[in-house]
Amino acid sequence: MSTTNRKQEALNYHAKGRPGKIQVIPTKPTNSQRDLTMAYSPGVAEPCREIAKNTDDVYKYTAKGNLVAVISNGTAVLGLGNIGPEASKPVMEGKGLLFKIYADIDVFDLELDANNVDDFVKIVKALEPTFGGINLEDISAPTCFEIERRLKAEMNIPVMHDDQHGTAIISGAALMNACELQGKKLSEIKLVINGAGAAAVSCTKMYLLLGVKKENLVMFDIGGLITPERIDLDDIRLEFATQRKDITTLADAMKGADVFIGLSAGNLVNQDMLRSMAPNPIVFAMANPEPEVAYDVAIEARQDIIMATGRSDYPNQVNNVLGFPYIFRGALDVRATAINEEMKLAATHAIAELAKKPVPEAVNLAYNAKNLKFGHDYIIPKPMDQRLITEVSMAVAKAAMESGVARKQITNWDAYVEELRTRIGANDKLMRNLSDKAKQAPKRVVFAEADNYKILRAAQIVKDEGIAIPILLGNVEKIKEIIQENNLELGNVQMISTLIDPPHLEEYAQYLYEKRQRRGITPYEAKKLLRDRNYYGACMVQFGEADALISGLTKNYVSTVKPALQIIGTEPGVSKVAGMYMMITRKGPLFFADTTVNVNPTTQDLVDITVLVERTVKQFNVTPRVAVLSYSNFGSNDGEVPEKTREAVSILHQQYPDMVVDGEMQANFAMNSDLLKDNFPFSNLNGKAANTLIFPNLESGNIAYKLLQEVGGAEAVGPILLGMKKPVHVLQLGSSVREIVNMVTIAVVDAQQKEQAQNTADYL
Ligand SMILES: NC(=O)C1=CN([C@@H]2O[C@H](COP(=O)(O)OP(=O)(O)OC[C@H]3O[C@@H](n4cnc5c(N)ncnc54)[C@H](OP(=O)(O)O)[C@@H]3O)[C@@H](O)[C@H]2O)C=CC1
Ligand SMILES: CC(=O)C(=O)O
Ligand SMILES: [Mg+2]
Repeated sequence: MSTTNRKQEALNYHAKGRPGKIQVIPTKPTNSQRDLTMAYSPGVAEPCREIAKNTDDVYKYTAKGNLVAVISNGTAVLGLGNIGPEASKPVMEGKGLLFKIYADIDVFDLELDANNVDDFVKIVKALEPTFGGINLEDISAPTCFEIERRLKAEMNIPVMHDDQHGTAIISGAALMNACELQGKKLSEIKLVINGAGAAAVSCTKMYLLLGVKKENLVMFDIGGLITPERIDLDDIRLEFATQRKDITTLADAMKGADVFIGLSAGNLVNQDMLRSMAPNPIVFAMANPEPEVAYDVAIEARQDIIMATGRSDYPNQVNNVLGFPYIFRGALDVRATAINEEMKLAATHAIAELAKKPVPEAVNLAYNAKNLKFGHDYIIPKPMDQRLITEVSMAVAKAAMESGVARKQITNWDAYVEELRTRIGANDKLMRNLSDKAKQAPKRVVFAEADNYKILRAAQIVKDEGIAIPILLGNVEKIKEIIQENNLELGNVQMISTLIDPPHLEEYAQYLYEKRQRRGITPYEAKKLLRDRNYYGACMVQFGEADALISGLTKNYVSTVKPALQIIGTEPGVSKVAGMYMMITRKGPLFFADTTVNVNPTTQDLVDITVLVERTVKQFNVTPRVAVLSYSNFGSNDGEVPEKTREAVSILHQQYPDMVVDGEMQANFAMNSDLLKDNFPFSNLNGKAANTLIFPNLESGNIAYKLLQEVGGAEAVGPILLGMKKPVHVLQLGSSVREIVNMVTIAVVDAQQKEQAQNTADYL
């Protein structure tokens, strides 16, 4: 994209629709007169009175505890310089947006027309009743140091100048990891630091804490090398003055240096300077938006370089966005009075360690990457890594408690982790529980479409995580090619081509022939059918050569399910299989059925589907509350659908008196316990919203789950095939790697449960 187009696109992004990037959204109901009497006069007087009696109650009755002020005077906006408070507003709104999406912290951005320290401090101090924390941003040095020092001393809520400490935390983590990868010791590296402002001074102090030696670094500002002889500098910068007499310019300093840290302005470093650095150099060109040297320019100059910038469009984004949301999250959650050195160091180590852990597939997908791994192009985590909130915020909160600045103690860390995940909509607790369960006894899963990158990637993940033992069916040559091209490590996994003399062919063909001989299958045709991997895979499961079958990524549903039904069949007592989706929503999991198989279920089909679904939900350790849905509520309408759903509920009530099920009802009553209680107090959903929805037909089930997925942002796991004698699970056409991994996990848990049921039956 040309520079002009990019500029226009950025301007349009900010101007289109409602100008700017943020808005305020009420958190309480405002639909009725009654709601408004609570939200405003007279109801609002009650919390006012309570807070007047006990100031601390402001955290109980208002948003203060989750509200951070992002405050700037626009004197050092990114690397754009002193462009004034109004011009800084897009950046401050941007910080607010990042606080919200990454850590669910609400932000008011405040751009102050206040350049001297006294004015600035006076205004910010007066804001203490409103905010739970203060994030200072883009205020130039040296005033920023004095402003932060005074505010920290005079305020009783956490205050942090992000450009100083956010950047120090992130670049400290990145430096530790880069040194490890380049085989350098922090105590020995020679550093050139370009910039002597807010970020540079604070980052340098952090590096000293991490083990860098002061005598091994030199610092430059716009006036050149910082030396004791300079008379234009304050003590803060003179602290980093070098005694070296052999250098004057940046080019001199770069010769033989191990590390270049840029926190100054764009395009100040050239390729010759980079070539003059020591072997395996580390370059963090962090000026925004233009780094001191462009990423491409740097990696063209040196192959042995570890190169990072502050930008999101290249590998290794060393940017304080990895820090400030989570540091404040941890600090707010223990109501810390400050953000101290212990908390900053804890965050630094948590970020550095996270980079060394296996990268979740969701992160690979978000960055269109195939296999992110700790290394030259991945020295710190990616901003979209949802593990940051748990790892960093938890480390910060713990450090606050241990260092005595927490006014609130967290005692249940597991619950805290769940709370953090829920905040960012990553409440996949159920899926994680299932994954843990699968790992306790991994099963052999045969993949019928293994000559496909997504399947192989999923096979790699489930193998590495100990969820399953994959068996790969397909063109073995092609499978090996894909494995090699993508650096997958599946070399020792069993691979079978159904076309080239596969094992047990005679046995499987004989079985298929015997089962289908009265349906037109000859011995020859049975053998021919087994070339189809869905037939062969189903036979493997039937004969115990595999524990579960996964297929359907590239074929339609029927061509996958039909062979499984012919070879394996349904479990005893079940005449029809059904399909269920587990919808992972912000409010927790919901189960939808039948979304896949039965086009227009009869009353008895609805009963059977409900029984299958209810049992499966229980197997997932969730207590099912089932609503049988219609467009009618408890007899309010006549017609085919209300009548069959009403009748199904009546049968369920008679035959399964312990089942929590009700209907027929409309979806809004099923999902809203207040509505249900107010209007149908007799309903036996126990005063709670339903979590399991039985739809009257395939259209409604299918439409509902797809709408929730697309508009409601829910993740759909499924279709989970219910009622098969042995585990066969069918992927949605074009499923993502994550969806395939989820289905394999379900298949393994299904296999475990079927095995357990079989063992119990054998024992009895
Ligand atoms: N990646 C990240 O996460 C972050 C990046 N940054 C970036 O770092 C830069 C500095 O920010 P910040 O510290 O807040 O701003 P400051 O204004 O406090 O500091 C800027 C510093 O850069 C120096 N400088 C400017 N031009 C040159 C030059 N040509 N040669 C040498 N030094 C120069 C200034 O020198 P003097 O003191 O003489 O004026 C000053 O010391 C910005 O580009 C900003 O975007 C900042 C925070 C986080
Ligand atoms: C990232 C940031 O805070 C800056 O460039 O100023
Ligand atoms: Mg900044």
